[in-house]
Amino acid sequence: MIEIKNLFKLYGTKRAVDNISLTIEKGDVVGFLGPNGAGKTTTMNIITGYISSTLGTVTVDGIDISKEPDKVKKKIGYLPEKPPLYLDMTVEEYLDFVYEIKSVKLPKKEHLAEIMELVKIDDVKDRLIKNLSKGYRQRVGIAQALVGDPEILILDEPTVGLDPKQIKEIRSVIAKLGKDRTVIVSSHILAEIEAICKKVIIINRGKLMAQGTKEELSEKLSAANTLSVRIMGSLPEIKEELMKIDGITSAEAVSSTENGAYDFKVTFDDGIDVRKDMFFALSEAGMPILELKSNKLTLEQIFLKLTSEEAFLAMQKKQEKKRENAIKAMDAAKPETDVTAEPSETDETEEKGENDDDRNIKA
Ligand SMILES: Nc1ncnc2c1ncn2[C@@H]1O[C@H](COP(=O)(O)OP(=O)(O)OP(=O)(O)O)[C@@H](O)[C@H]1O
Repeated sequence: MIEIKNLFKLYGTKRAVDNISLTIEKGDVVGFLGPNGAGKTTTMNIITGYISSTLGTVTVDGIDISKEPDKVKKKIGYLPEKPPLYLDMTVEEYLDFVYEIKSVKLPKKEHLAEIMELVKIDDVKDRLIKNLSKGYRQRVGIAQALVGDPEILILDEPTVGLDPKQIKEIRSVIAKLGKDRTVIVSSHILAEIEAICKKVIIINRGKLMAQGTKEELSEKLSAANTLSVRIMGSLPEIKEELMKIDGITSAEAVSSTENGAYDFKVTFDDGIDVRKDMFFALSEAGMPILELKSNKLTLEQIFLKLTSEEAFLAMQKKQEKKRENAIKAMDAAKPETDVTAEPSETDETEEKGENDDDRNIKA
């Protein structure tokens, strides 16, 4: 399990990662989705121990990356955005080299052969990397991440710059790898994440905007408990019929559409499915339903909604409020000032910066 707690990365005054906390369970195939510059690479570089955080912790199976980086690195295979390939080596020489620098203990010949078969590069193992196509180079990049058989794979934009056929092939390699490993894939392309990942983490300008399965996000972000329905009939009568149905709390006409039909936004009580009753009631009243849709969002709509300026400002406001409340709570908990007293536990916690907010970041 990977646990990220209150993670920050500052470059000067810029918050590349801005108070991100999340958990990735063992075996999850997770997509890191965000527009360019959202902070995906920075977060991944911190998880892999490639760069340090400004504040916050990352633990893998309870081991802190900043305290025991070598232990954590052994658990992670990383494909950076630009794979670290030595172009003048053959594929096999390169994997042999990676095996040595990672000090892997598994039987070399079998281990490397297994990897080459898995990512389908055994047919080019004697070719110089510089003579390979981009798709094959990317597979070699994935192969180097697999050396040492890490339980976690982190792939930064694994299909960027590939043609559609190569993209398909790399996706199927990733799907295979995700069967018995935790895989984190970053991308700014929605279709990529949708095709590969079961769970999605959306980040924007360093902030975690949402996480969950596609369905969970849709559920959370959709206009809850509403239906859009197009009904034929007279407006006041439709409204009257709708309001007679058990569970419906409001019915507002939003526009008149085809001849004699109206679009309604219908709101109903939590946990009640009013569609069947609505169908029978309106049918009996001679008011046919021409269209009916629940207001669930697609992943694309969710992405656009969460990466908008308004969403960013709303999240910023929420975090500021949380921070103010945390400071107020701490002030309220502080004992009366006593110059002769020993430092209290509260003071120690403050110095360590262990509270759930970003008050230590001044930028
Ligand atoms: N070494 C650095 N020095 C200064 N700013 C940096 C550095 N690395 C990243 N940044 C900035 O931090 C922000 C997040 O960058 P990051 O590369 O993590 O984003 P990303 O989501 O991976 O985007 P992309 O898909 O374009 O790679 C960007 O605004 C970037 O310019």
